Amino acid sequence: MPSIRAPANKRTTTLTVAVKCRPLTERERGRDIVRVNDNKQVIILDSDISKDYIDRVQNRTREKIYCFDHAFGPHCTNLDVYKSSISSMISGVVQGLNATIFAYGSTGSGKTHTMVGTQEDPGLMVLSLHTIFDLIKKCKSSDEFEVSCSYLEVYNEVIYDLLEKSSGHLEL
Ligand SMILES: Nc1ncnc2c1ncn2[C@@H]1O[C@H](COP(=O)(O)OP(=O)(O)OP(=O)(O)O)[C@@H](O)[C@H]1O
Repeated sequence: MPSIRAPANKRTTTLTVAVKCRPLTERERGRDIVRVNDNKQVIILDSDISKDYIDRVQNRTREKIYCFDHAFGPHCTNLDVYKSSISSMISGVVQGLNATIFAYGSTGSGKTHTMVGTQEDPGLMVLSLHTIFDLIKKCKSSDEFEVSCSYLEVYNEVIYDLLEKSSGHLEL
């Protein structure tokens, strides 16, 4: 059985963390305190207008800066996210390597939008599947491919099958 290795021209890394800051909803207007800088930094602005006098006169801020492998602002599409942080791992998958992309965030943070997307802005699962099937179609070897999909949600440490909503929660 041939051994499977990462493609030689691919940068191998164990973990990449990307953050996507979705546009604010109507209800959130006025709490516009997130900025993305340089495609890598997320800046949470100091929203405290009632801060201590001494902080104000000394121009002290409680602004926080967080750095990630990739950071995407509200105008970025799912395709932008896909191109810069995911597409390179898909060719490895077609060669038999394992890869996991998972979305993490609180309720309403945009996980479904990012993974599934819409007709106009297809999500990462849709874009990945298109690439996988394109690569399989173009593959000139006699290899046979078997593609299977599952779509799971982990919520409060319970696993749900989102393709079979009536299935209740799954066991580990
Ligand atoms: N990049 C985006 N552009 C436009 N709207 C977005 C974007 N990301 C999220 N939204 C909108 O924000 C709302 C919440 O997003 P979504 O349903 O994807 O969150 P979620 O993290 O999957 O939530 P839950 O955990 O409750 O299922 C939706 O109305 C969605 O359309």
